[in-house]
Amino acid sequence: MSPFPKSTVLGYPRIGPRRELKRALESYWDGRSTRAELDQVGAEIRERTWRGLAELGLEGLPSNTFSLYDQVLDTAVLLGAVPARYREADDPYFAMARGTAGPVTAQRSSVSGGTWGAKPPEGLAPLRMTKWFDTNYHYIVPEIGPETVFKLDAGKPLAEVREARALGFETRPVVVGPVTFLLLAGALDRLDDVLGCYEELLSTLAAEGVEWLQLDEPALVGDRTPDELDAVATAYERLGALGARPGLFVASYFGELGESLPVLAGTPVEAIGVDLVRGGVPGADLSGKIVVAGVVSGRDVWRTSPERALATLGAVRAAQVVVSTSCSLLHVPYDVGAEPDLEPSLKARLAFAEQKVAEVVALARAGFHGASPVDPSVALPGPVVAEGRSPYAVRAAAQAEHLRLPALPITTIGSFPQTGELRAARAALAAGTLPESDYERQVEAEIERVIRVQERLGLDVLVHGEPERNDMVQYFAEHLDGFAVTQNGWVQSYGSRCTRPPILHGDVSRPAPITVRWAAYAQSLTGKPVKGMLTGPVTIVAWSFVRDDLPLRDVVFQVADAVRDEVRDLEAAGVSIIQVDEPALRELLPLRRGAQADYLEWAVAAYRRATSGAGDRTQIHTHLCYSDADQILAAIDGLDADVTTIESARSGARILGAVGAFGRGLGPGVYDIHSPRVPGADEVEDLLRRTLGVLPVERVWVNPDCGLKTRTYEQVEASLANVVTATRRVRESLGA
Ligand SMILES: CN1c2c(nc(N)[nH]c2=O)NC[C@@H]1CNc1ccc(C(=O)N[C@@H](CCC(=O)N[C@@H](CCC(=O)N[C@@H](CCC(=O)O)C(=O)O)C(=O)O)C(=O)O)cc1
Ligand SMILES: N[C@@H](CCS)C(=O)O
Ligand SMILES: [Zn+2]
Repeated sequence: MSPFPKSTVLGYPRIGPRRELKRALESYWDGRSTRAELDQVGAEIRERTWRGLAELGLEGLPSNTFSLYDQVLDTAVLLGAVPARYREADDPYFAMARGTAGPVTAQRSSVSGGTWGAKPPEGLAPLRMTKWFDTNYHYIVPEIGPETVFKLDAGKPLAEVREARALGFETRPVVVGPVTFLLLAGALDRLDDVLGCYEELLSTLAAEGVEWLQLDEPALVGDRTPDELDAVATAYERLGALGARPGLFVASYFGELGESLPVLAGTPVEAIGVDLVRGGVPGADLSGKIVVAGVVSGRDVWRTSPERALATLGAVRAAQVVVSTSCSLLHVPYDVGAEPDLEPSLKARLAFAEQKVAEVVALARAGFHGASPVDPSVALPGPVVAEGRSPYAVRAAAQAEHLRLPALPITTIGSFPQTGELRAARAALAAGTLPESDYERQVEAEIERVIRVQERLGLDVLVHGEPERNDMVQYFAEHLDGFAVTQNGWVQSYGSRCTRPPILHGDVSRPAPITVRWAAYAQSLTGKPVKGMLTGPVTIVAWSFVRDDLPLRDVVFQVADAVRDEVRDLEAAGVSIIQVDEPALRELLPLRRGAQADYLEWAVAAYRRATSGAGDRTQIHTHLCYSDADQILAAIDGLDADVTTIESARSGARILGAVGAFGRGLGPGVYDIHSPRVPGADEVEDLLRRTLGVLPVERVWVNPDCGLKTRTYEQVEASLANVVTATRRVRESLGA
């Protein structure tokens, strides 16, 4: 076993500095290019990454951190956990990720294009997708049942090792570890079986001459039961006992290992990765281990304080201390250098992936001995002040009188398809080649189109479609003081989809109304109610890179005040339903139970503050998605929204029973908008009837499970037409 390199990173962005992978994927999905062309783009991104890291002076280069869609899905494929129904698809990998439209050879799928007709034959639904721990990255949930037969397919990591070697680089493959993989799949009882595959992987890599393997175990930073800790011990005792194998580097991140650390330290693994940005210097005796010390944050965009990092590194007691990032750099953009328009004083405070690698290298070269860690000097948070509206019964009566909606009101979550024309127009506006007045006319024309589509389909509560928004967070950040936005700071959210998280660097305030003119315009076009559409304070903050000199809760309260100003102005402009989305409420939940209650208290208080200015007859909606909402049901209830729309289609409607206790309006999503697949009227009807088995009809709303911006009009119109048909059938049978 060769020595561990002195510096490394746990992973790197893979979408490409100019989102080359996004374009290649969407072109392949649209049938405009071949799999070979897609693979070529992947190879170019990997080569560029390895060369770039080596040129920056990084010693330990990772491989197999590239993925065409998702690293958890890659691990499922590695272990042979491909459910039988996907095996005959044209491309089983993307069928699992995105579903298929119908007979597997007949049609191609499409995120960006409209190549699936309005009436596709029955296809395969994709596997479930959900949030990766407390990040805005989404992974594909492996589906493992008693029938799953694990069988190693090491093709991908082996190919990447060989590909790097051909370029002159020795690399350390990275794979999701067995405990995290099985916990994410809800199948820890299959540990014995998957360990057989991991053993075979280790032998295969050893035969290939691979010196180190990184097994990612972020699940170990959460609260783990004694049985789960036993699984950690079993897994790494067994893998460690293997004769010919690479060195084992178990990487934890997103928090402190806590009770998992002594367990891991008691196994034969040679190296342990610890997140020293979110966690403290390990107290356990690691003198026999290599500690890969994550002192450069992979979760923010701020420069690392060299003094603080060196002091932390110097305090770690271990056989060797390797300088690293706190997690993969997947969660930050590529390069601050690609941002010519950022204020120089702000730019000087920033480090994206490339700058963070340079920091790791500089720290490793600086040397560090025997210092003690510096305390972070963050201000203490202010008190939480709970605010509220009138009791629900009072509001509900006022709203029923004012809105006069039918039973099972049909609505959508806000966005309609973002067309290529709109994106091109926004790009031209930014480049100064399209006058603002022309852009605004285009947005108005799109709003009118969206309103007419909804009227024609027979929806009850309309939306303006959000055509003016590049993103539900970035758009607000662009209109609030205290934020900066980037031109190229893309971060992968799922598959080919990316966001440019804004940078919240100062005190936040709202200089002028943001959405009012578009909402008022939309309402002027129709007699039906149009929902105003805002993003909530927790979500705006969760999906931004946030200043680290104030407690998070104080930052969220500043944003809540700005949202409250907007709610009041919308109401004053005659908007009678206002949706304040909080899809990230669950995402910021601390991974350790001990810190969760405090977070939920202030997050709920911030939402209530943002909506507390609304009068009784103004109906407040909220929306959550990807939430695994089970853990935060009480908090969702605490938001006190008049109507809550929530993802349930992709998670099999299991949430319904749990939210049955809510005493207010509820819109469980009746179909999954993340797949291009159009749901049939029968399946929507079936879901609605099952919903009505759990919830009283007066409380049920009918809506998709998230916004429609990633779909085409063809898909949206076909899907919503089926939703309307299904709802009308149910209404008729109820005599409603
Ligand atoms: C609801 N979700 C969101 C999350 N996080 C957010 N910040 N926003 C969200 O909506 N997290 C959870 C979920 C799921 N996540 C996503 C994330 C991203 C998308 C998505 O569709 N992203 C788009 C990019 C959106 C955007 O910023 N668009 C801009 C720029 C468009 C563009 O690419 N322009 C071209 C030039 C124009 C042209 O000629 O076409 C360019 O720059 O090259 C805009 O509209 O102006 C994506 O495509 O990835 C969905 C769900
Ligand atoms: N109103 C937003 C919510 C997405 S989570 C939309 O419809 O896109
Ligand atoms: Zn959503």
